[in-house]
Amino acid sequence: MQIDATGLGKRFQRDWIYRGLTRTFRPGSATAVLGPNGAGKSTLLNTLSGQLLPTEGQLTYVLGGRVIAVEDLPQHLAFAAPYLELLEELTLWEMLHFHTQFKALRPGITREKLVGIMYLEKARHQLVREFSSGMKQRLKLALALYAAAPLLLLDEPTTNLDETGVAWYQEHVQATRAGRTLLLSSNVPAEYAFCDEQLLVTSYQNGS
Ligand SMILES: Nc1ncnc2c1ncn2[C@@H]1O[C@H](COP(=O)(O)OP(=O)(O)OP(=O)(O)O)[C@@H](O)[C@H]1O
Repeated sequence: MQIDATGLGKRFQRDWIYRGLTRTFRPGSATAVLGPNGAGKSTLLNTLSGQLLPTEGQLTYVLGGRVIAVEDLPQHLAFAAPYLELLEELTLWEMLHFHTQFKALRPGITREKLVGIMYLEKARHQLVREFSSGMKQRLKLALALYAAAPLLLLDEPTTNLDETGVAWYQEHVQATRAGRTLLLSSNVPAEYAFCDEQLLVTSYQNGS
């Protein structure tokens, strides 16, 4: 999916979080959205994903030569973020059933395979509520990485992951990124080292 942002700006009350952002995000590209805590990385990802309205400027989404309306964007995107909730009252297996009714998995990936990819075979019938924070993060990431969605957004993807979990993330993000438009917000070089583009949010904070 191609995203064209033109003169994009977001303001909360009187404060501009970013302003004057004009940029094209192309299929196959991986962009690291960088900046210190509170700079506006999550705000930008949420605007680009259509979950927040920009205060000014325009966003255009094009998929296979067709313009996609922002209200139809959810079916084309996968998003993993620490602040997005899982369905904690379900077991892992129930949750995979529920989730994949709305968001199909990539071709060749079944729920069974996904459980193996996450190394969560033993937790198949465990309530998600009882998962460790690292298990929950692996589940969030796997659902996004292995969703059949051309737009992939990852906010602080290695949150709660140990060293093995970070290596797991690096392997699977590489395995699933081809052809997709990937936007990744981060402060951690190990999360975004593979990205071919960087966007420093603080470069767009001179609005007034
Ligand atoms: N809904 C909101 N209403 C008012 N202000 C908000 C809202 N959401 C975020 N902000 C403010 O916007 C600024 C940017 O927040 P944001 O979460 O986008 O930063 P970030 O770069 O992702 O930070 P971090 O690295 O700490 O996750 C902060 O000052 C925050 O308080």
